[in-house]
Formats: sequence, C-alpha cells, structure tokens
Amino acid sequence: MIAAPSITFSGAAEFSGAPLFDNITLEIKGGEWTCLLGPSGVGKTTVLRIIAGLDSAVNFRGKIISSDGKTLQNRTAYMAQNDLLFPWLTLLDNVCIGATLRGDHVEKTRAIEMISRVGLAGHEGKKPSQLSGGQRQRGALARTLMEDRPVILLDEPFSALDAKTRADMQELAAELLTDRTVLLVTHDPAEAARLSHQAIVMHSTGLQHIDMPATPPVRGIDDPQTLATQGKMLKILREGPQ
Ligand SMILES: Nc1ncnc2c1ncn2[C@@H]1O[C@H](COP(=O)(O)OP(=O)(O)OP(=O)(O)O)[C@@H](O)[C@H]1O
Repeated sequence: MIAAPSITFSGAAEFSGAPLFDNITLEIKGGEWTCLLGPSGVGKTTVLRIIAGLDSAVNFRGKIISSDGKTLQNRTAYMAQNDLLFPWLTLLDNVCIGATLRGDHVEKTRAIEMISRVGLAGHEGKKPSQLSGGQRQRGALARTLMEDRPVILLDEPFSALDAKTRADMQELAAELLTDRTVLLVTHDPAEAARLSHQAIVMHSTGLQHIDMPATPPVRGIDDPQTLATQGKMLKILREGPQ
C-alpha cells in the first residue's frame, strides 16, 4: 500500500489584489475522503489547484504541509471540472497520457481494464468528440485512476453523470482510491454524505465542519443517517453558516 499523507492547507488567497479567502486552515486527513462543498465562486477549485501546484494566477500566502514532510510534487493526481481530454487523441491514448508524457512504460492492458471499469469498453479508439459529456467525464476519471498517486484531487468528477452511473462511479472511485488521501469538491450534498469521512462547507467567512454519521463510507443512498446528513448540509448551503 502506498503511504497517503495528511495535508494541512492554511493561508490566504487573492486574484489581482481582490481577496478570495483569508486565514483558512483545511486539515485533509491521510488515507481518507474529505469533501469540500460551498457556494459557487467561494474558492473551492482554487484550493484544489493550489494544492496541485497548478494555479499561477492566484496570489497564495500560506503553507501546504504534508504529514510525512515530503513535497506533494509528483504525488498528486488532479481531475479538473472540465475533462481536459486531448481532442486529437483516442480515449485509450488519453487515459495513458500521464505515463506517455513522463516517458514511463505505458500500461495499455491496465488502461483498457480501467476503461472497462468505468463502463466504456468498446470506446477505446474513439476521439473525445465522439463521446457524450458523461462518457468524457468517465474517461477523465479513468485517466485519473490510472495515475497511481497517494493524493487525489477531484473537482466535481461525477457532475455530468446520470443517477445510476453516478452512484456506480462513486462506488468504483471509493473502491479504487481506498487508503488514498482524497479531496473531492462537489455541489451535491448526497454525494458528500455518501462518500466523506469528513465534509467541510467553505463559506466566504471560513470553513464549517459537518458532523458525519458514525458508519464508514460508502454509505447507503437511502440510509437514514445519510439522508439526515444530506439534509443538514443542504440547509447550511441554503441558509449559510450555522
Ligand atoms: N485565473 C483567475 N483570475 C482571476 N480570478 C479568478 C481566476 N480563477 C478563479 N478566479 C475567481 O476566483 C473565484 C473563485 O473561483 P473558484 O473556481 O475557485 O470557485 P469555486 O468555489 O470552485 O466555484 P464553482 O463552484 O463555481 O466551481 C471566482 O470569483 C473566480 O472568478
């Protein structure tokens, strides 16, 4: 098993002098799923991108500390809100792109297996333009799951999926990412209630932790505690910090 560190993210961020968030501390527990919810524009994607080392436009003043003291560089896999599949590559080549770009051995058999696991068997040779939005999102998920990284950053990875496929992909990701440190941004309280070890709502005024059921994820869709937690989150999202 690969060691998945805890991450402490703390600090403030601004874009061109306009403050986005100030003085927040986000504790992301090692080997667990943390879900981050909150209103549009509050800064969730920016947090993910800063941790992934991707956001050059933002002015971030703070620290990102991993519990094992090692840098997070080359230890994160990031799945963006839009699928970012290369339009000129086939699905199979897109799923293998990480290894290809690094000059590593390309594990085509494993990639074909991953494509099958996300329900896209038979589509390996298609270009992204020949796939539906939900299929492209599953392709991006397969590409992320191919990256054998201890820290996984997912930005609304299931948002384009129909209800059945969404539940199936949540369970697949939970299975394949067991013991990884996962930070999942979602707008869906039902998703957060099912998948989170800890769930946090990001408000413009700071972070609010949500009490989670004692049962471990993945929780049943119709489990009463899951539904109660989902309701509590929705209330907080609608009415603000409580
Ligand atoms: N490159 C950028 N330059 C300037 N402002 C930016 C840039 N990227 C994001 N922002 C601004 O920062 C704010 C936070 O954006 P971010 O994408 O992090 O929000 P979010 O909480 O993930 O929103 P959503 O839920 O809609 O995805 C927004 O007001 C956005 O316009």
